[in-house]
Amino acid sequence: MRNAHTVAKIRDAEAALLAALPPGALMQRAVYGLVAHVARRLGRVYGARIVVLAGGGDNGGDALWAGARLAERGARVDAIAPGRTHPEGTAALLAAGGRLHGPAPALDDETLRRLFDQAELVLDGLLGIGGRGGLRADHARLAALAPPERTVAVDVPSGVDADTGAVTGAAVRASATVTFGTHKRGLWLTPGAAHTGPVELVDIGLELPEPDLRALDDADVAAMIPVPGPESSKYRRGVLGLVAGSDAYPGAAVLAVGGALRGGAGYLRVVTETGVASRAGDFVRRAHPEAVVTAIRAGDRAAMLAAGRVQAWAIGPGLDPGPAVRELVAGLLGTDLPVVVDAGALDPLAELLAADSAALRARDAPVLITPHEGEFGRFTATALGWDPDRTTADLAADRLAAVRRAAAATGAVILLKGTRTLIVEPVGAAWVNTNGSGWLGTAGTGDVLTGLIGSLLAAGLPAAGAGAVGAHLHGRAAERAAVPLAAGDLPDLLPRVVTDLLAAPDRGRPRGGHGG
Ligand SMILES: NC(=O)C1=CN([C@@H]2O[C@H](COP(=O)(O)OP(=O)(O)OC[C@H]3O[C@@H](n4cnc5c(N)ncnc54)[C@H](O)[C@@H]3O)[C@@H](O)[C@H]2O)[C@@H](O)CC1
Ligand SMILES: Nc1ncnc2c1ncn2[C@@H]1O[C@H](COP(=O)(O)OP(=O)(O)O)[C@@H](O)[C@H]1O
Ligand SMILES: [K+]
Repeated sequence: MRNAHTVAKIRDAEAALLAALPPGALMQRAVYGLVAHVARRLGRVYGARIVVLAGGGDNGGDALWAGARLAERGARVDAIAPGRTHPEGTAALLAAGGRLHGPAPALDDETLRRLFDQAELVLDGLLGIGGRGGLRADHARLAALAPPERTVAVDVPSGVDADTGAVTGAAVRASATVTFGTHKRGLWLTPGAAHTGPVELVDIGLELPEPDLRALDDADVAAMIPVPGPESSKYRRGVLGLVAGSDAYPGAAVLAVGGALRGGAGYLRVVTETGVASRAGDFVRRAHPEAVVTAIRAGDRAAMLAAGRVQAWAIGPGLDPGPAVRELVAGLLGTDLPVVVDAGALDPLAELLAADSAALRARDAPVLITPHEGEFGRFTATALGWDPDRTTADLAADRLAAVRRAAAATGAVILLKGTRTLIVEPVGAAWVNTNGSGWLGTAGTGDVLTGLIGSLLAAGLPAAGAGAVGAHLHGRAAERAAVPLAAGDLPDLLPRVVTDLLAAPDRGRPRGGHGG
C-alpha cells in the first residue's frame, strides 16, 4: 500500500522529527535518497553535467545539497536560481566546486538554453510543498525551459499543488519524481499526476498519521482477490445479477459480461431488455455461453428481480436512460444487496436521488457509482443541483475534494474514472488507481470495468475494495494488451493478470503502511 498525506500532516510530522534531530539531519536524509536516485539513473556521476534549479526554500536546499554531493563525486554542477537561495546548500555547492547562476532575471535566454541543452540531468528544486498558487514569472520561465525527459523533480514537480494536484499556468514536467517521507496527494491527482513520471519514495523516518489517500500495490490486490477454497461452489463464490444491454446497445452487455466472467463470481445472471428483437440477450448468449440470460420487457422490475437470487447487482451498460431504467434502479435500491450503477443507469439514479436525497443512506448495503468525468457532472447536476461548469472547474482545482463532497452528499461510493481513477466512500476514505495507460481511453472499457467490479462485489469484497481492486486489475490488463487495444481484449487478459498476482512470492504477507 502506498499512502499520501496532506501537506499540513507532513509539516506536523516533520516538526516533531526536526525537534528530535540535530539541525540539518532531516534534509540530509532526503538528499541521500535523491543522490542515490540520480547516481543510479546516470550510471556514471564523474564528468556528468547537471543543472540544479534552486528556489528560495528548503526544496531548493535539498537540490543544492544534492548538487554539492554530486559535484564532490566529479559531476559538473550549475545551479540556476530565480532569486535568493538556501544559504547552507549554496555554500556546500560552491565549496564542492559547483557554480551558481542568478538571480534568473539577469540571465539571458541564450545562457539558460545552453545550460539546459548541455545538461544530462536537471534537478527541479524550485518549489516543494511550500508552493502556493501558480508559479511566479521568474520561476515559470525556468520551469518552461527545463527538458522534461531529463528532469527529475525534487519532492514535487514545481508548479504542481502538492495537496490538490492543481496546475495553474506553467509547471515543471519531469521524467521522474523523488519524493520524501510520504506521497503527496498532488502527485497522484490529475492534472498534476501527468507531470511526475514514476515516483520514488525516500523514507526519511517521519511518523505519520492515517493517510488521506491510498494506492493499492500488486501485493495488496493479490491479498484481496477472492480465491475459492475447497468448500466453494458456484453459489458460494457469489452470484452477480447484471442488468445490461438493449436493442440499441447490445455490445455493451457483451463487454460487461466479459468483465464479470473474469471477475471471480461463481455465477452470472444477465438481465437484458427484450425490446423488439431481444438482440442483447442473443448477443450475450452467442459470445458468452456461461452466462444465464433472462430477457425482460423494459422497466419490468418484478421480472428483473425474479431472475434469481444474487449477492450483488450491477446495472447500466448499454441501457437507454429513461423512466423504464428508473423503475429498474428503484427496484434494485429496494433490495438489501450491494449495487453498482453505471452508464445508462446513472441519470435514472440521479433522478431518484433528486426526489429522495436519503434514498441511499436509508439502505444498509452500499451503492457504488462508476461515472467518468462527463457523467459525474450530469449526475451531480441532477442529483444535487450542482452547476456542471462549476463542477468541471472544481474537479480541476481539487478533484479529490469534489468527489468527497459528492459522495458525502449522495451516500454513494463513487468511482470516478479517468487517468487516475478515484474511489471515494461517503465517509471520505479514498483510494486512487495509478496503473493503466492512455490506451484504455477507448469505447467500451468502462463496460468491462463495471462487470468486473460487480463480480468482485458479488464475491464478497466491500464496495470501495471491489472498485479499487477492479480498477487495478483493469489497468494491469491494459498494460499487457497489444496496442491499440480494444475493450474486448481486456477480459481475455484478466486471467493472466490474476494468475501472476496470485503466484507472486509475497502474496498474503502483511504489507506495512509505514512511512507511506
Ligand atoms: N517536509 C519534510 O518533511 C521535509 C522537507 N524537505 C524539503 O523542504 C521542502 C519544503 O520547503 P519549504 O517549506 O521551504 O518550501 P518550498 O521550498 O517548497 O517553497 C518555499 C519558497 O517558495 C516561495 N514560493 C511559494 N509559492 C511560490 C510560487 N507560486 N512561485 C514562486 N515562489 C513561490 C516562497 O515564498 C518560499 O520562498 C519540501 O518540498 C522538501 O523538498 C526536505 O528537506 C526534508 C524533509
Ligand atoms: N489516460 C488514461 N489512463 C488510464 N486509464 C484511462 C485513461 N483514459 C481512460 N482510462 C480508463 O478507461 C476507462 C474508460 O471508461 P468509460 O469512460 O466509461 O468508457 P466507455 O463508456 O466507452 O466504456 C476507465 O476505466 C478509465 O479510467
Ligand atoms: K520541486
